[in-house]
Amino acid sequence: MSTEIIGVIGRRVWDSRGRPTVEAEIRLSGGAIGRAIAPAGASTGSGEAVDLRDGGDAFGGYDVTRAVASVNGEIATLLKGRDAADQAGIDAALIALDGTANKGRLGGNALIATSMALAHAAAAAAGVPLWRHLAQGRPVRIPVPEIQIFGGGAHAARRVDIQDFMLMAPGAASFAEALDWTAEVYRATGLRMKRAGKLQGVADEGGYWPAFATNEEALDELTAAILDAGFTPGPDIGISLDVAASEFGRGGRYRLALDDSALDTEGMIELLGRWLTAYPILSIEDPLAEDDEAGFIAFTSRFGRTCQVIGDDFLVTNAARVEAAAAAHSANAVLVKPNQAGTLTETRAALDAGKAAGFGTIVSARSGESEDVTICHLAVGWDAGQFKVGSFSRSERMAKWNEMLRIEEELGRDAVFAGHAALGRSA
Ligand SMILES: C=C(OP(=O)(O)O)C(=O)O
Ligand SMILES: [Mg+2]
Repeated sequence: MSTEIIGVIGRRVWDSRGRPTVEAEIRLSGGAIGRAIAPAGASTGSGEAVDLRDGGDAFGGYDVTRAVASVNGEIATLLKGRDAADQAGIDAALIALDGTANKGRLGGNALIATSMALAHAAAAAAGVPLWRHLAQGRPVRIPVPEIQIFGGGAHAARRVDIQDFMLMAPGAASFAEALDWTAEVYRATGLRMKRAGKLQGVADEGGYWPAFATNEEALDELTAAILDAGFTPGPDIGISLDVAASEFGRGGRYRLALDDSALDTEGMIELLGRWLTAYPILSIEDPLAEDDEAGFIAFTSRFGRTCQVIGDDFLVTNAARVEAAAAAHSANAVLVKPNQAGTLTETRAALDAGKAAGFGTIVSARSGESEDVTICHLAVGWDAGQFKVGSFSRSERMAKWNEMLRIEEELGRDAVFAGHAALGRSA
């Protein structure tokens, strides 16, 4: 089927936080169509591609008129007549067309929607699911999910300091079983909160909105819920945290609102170290702020052999930063978010840099999402090994978990669950 691009459409659609976002649609001469929607973060790293928003509009600067116009204007002109199968060539042309270091002229949101729509169009033209198109015959695994139980930080009006209290079940036999186990803990958690009169609704990614007095209370409740659901907390099913420390730390000072404490880097590392001793924690993301490389190095050297240490705001899906982190031993895993990079080619490069360094690699959604399931296909097709989407109970998240179940079913007896080996550990 011919893969010449004959149409490029930018469209204003809506995300899960009630904010406008960008959809790109690419039409090929052979009849194939690819479509993708840009997500949006709330706790963003300063090194991310710019999510271009209008200034001074009725939505308080949330609108995407300019980013949609980028797709319908300059990007459409650039792409028409080109071959959709040339993902790397077109991504390079998009980067050059934007011409800025942070994709702030055309908008990282316009570029990532286009780049992902292009991959969908090429896969549709080839008549295969996107994950298979991306794998190009290489072996793949079904990733271990990181599933949120409590949301905090920037996703729950700072009700607790820590942004994500998640569950990981690398000991499950399959993705389907990992979801089964986690759903049982999720429901057990809800029951505990209801009984204690602490059920207050859900946070941005669908986890319970926690009415807790301390961060430790969330850890206690999660550990108790794992037990309530009939599991033994430990390596097979345990806790994963996204501290998102850039939200409350800068210049080596960390201000935890719940504990009413101001900690320096060493104090922050000691606090997390106490949690690692007291709770079944398998993975910690952004334990220190994005500007605290020395803190990341100290934390990874102390705990990286037994705990996964993920850089998100710290590495912003940037291959050069991942390579530098590998050289400095400042993390042992990288979170991969396509819209932090701005094109699929750059996203893939960051993931490949992580793999080359022996890092764990986690393809991740953003806190502002839609029904778009592209990241499921990236996680499988690029064999990331881990996958972070948020919680149950919000359909933009369930769309991804359910798509992954379909992919696992499609692979049938060939499906390999990534399991324990997928987690990053320092040598
Ligand atoms: C998914 C996250 O949140 P956001 O999209 O707000 O950055 C994260 O910090 O890992
Ligand atoms: Mg994060």
